[in-house]
Amino acid sequence: MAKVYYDKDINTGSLQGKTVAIVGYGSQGHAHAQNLRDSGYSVIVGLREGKSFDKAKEDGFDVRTVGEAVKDADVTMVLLPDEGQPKVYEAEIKDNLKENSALAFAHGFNVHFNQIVPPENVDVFLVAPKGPGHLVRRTYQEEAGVPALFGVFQDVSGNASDVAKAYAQGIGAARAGVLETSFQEETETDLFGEQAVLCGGLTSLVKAGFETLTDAGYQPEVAYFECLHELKLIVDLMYEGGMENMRYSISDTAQWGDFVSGPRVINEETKARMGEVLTEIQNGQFAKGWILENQAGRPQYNAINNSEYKHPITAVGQELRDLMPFVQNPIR
Ligand SMILES: NC(=O)C1=CN([C@@H]2O[C@H](COP(=O)(O)OP(=O)(O)OC[C@H]3O[C@@H](n4cnc5c(N)ncnc54)[C@H](OP(=O)(O)O)[C@@H]3O)[C@@H](O)[C@H]2O)C=CC1
Ligand SMILES: CC[C@](O)(C(C)=O)C(=O)O
Ligand SMILES: [Mg+2]
Ligand SMILES: [Mg+2]
Repeated sequence: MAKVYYDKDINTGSLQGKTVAIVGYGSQGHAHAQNLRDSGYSVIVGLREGKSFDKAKEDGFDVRTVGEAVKDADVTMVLLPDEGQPKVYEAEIKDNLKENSALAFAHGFNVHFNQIVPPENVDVFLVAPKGPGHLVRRTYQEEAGVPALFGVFQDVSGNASDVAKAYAQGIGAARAGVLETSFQEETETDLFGEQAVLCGGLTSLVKAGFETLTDAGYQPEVAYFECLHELKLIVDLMYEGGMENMRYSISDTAQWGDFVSGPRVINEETKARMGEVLTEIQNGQFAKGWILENQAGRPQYNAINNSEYKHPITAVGQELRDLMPFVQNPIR
């Protein structure tokens, strides 16, 4: 079994007394900044003026321009959107990095696909939480954590691995488990997971189920509860005790349906499509397409985003969630 590091295995000495600059204050940025601060580290935040800048200030941080934050940092963690990182790196980060400091990422995309080429005089590592930023913060506050991968791309100080582990510990990841990886493995598996299973696979599965029921004349509200709302309750059981715990809790009728009908929906053909998705990630075709889409001003991204928002599951979901006061929707 791979070595999994927990709080007790990590010596945090290599990060103690250092200044960490968190560049970006979005999903991951706010969580890393607040968790590290609560873990006792000295954190400054680097941003442009705008919504995040005001929010980080309100949250009590020392907020500076990106360049001013990087100048004083022993560790610079880049938590800007992947597609925006190369430009900000060239203009504001590269020339402000202190010699022998560390440049860090939460995803290996830009380094792995050569969009950012770090200088030779700094450590380069990643700490990639295996979960959304808002949950990185929420679980930390609940005395729990989201697991993370760490990986070293460049080790100038001889300490990069220890600093990365201490950083992962500081954001709460070592409460759940921290695992060593490479930039290549993190980048390829993360892209695959979000495309084929966690985001792309899941939304397509949910929509296909919802559409099959509503096309057959069933009520959209029933289809929403069946295919989306209940998903969390089922996944919670898998999170807590794996598929065996979910199967322990559901009826034998459901378990028989799981065995005989699940593989008719997700089958060898689906796995072959997943293989194609993985190949396009590995050979750089996906990365190239995403970079070009951004250079063109995101025409396809915006068009698909708009049409997805108009899917009937959106409106019915908003109505039903509004009637469940215990369901918090932070984006409304
Ligand atoms: N989202 C997630 O849960 C996960 C993300 N990651 C990785 O973490 C990194 C950050 O992603 P994510 O947290 O989703 O990003 P977000 O889109 O949530 O946040 C981006 C932040 O960067 C700021 N920003 C954008 N452009 C600039 C700029 N030119 N100058 C200064 N600040 C800028 C934004 O501020 P403003 O308000 O001014 O726009 C915002 O605070 C990525 O590498 C991603 O792959 C890894 C694991 C999970
Ligand atoms: C699953 C999507 C993710 O990879 C994540 C939250 O881990 C991301 O890039 O946001
Ligand atoms: Mg991920
Ligand atoms: Mg990702």
